[in-house]
Amino acid sequence: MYHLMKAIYLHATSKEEYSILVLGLDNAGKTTLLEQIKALHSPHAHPNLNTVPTVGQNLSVISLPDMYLKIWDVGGQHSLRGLWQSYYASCHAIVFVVDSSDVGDADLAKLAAMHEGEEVEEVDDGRLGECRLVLEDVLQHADAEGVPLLVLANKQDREDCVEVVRIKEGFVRKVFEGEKGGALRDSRVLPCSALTGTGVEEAVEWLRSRVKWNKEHRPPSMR
Ligand SMILES: Nc1nc2c(ncn2[C@@H]2O[C@H](COP(=O)(O)OP(=O)(O)OP(=O)(O)O)[C@@H](O)[C@H]2O)c(=O)[nH]1
Ligand SMILES: [Mg+2]
Repeated sequence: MYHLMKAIYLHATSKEEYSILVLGLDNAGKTTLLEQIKALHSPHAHPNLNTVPTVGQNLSVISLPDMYLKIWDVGGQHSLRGLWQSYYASCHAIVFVVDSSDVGDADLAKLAAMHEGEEVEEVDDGRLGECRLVLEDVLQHADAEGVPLLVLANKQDREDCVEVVRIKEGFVRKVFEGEKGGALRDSRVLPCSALTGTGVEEAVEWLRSRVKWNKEHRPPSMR
């Protein structure tokens, strides 16, 4: 009887747990994003916005009404990117954070033309080209197959940022159209400012719904 009661109690009090992997180039705003997510979901917490470059990883678990989200923020410096792949097999969604103010002087229409093979004069695409290579590398890894992908066009509070639609057209669409990013997966591009918190809740909500939708392919653990 005790064991039955215990099993019923555990069933009633446990929740599904999903892992979210936050990736992106160094300085994109991943740790700031994690701080905002933590603060939004713990009533008395204040986000620590004085981040330093992450060497290794940060981990936080947030509790939503119907699930836990275990969020892994890993360092984006070049030398640390080799570690990312060890997280792919066990994650339920990937967030790729882009610094929308670090795209150089590029006219994105020109950039798009360039990717389509048209002759255009040399353009400075800031770190968008690097972003593209790095994201393609993530998506073509076998362990990341089918994992929902949220691209966050971060730093939308900055005057020199480019709009989300331009990140979508000049970068994300190209990744998906290219042969390396082609596999079918649930994906979305959303604007946000990790610094002010704008758009952070919407990002969490998208993740919540998509990991649930994909749970047959990537089942959660119980906690
Ligand atoms: N204006 C603005 N600055 C931001 C935003 N998000 C992050 N930053 C700033 O960008 C810098 C880098 O932020 P981090 O969150 O440490 O970047 P990261 O992606 O974790 O970097 P690594 O750990 O090196 O991979 C910090 O100075 C942040 O304050 C944003 O939405 N708007
Ligand atoms: Mg960091």
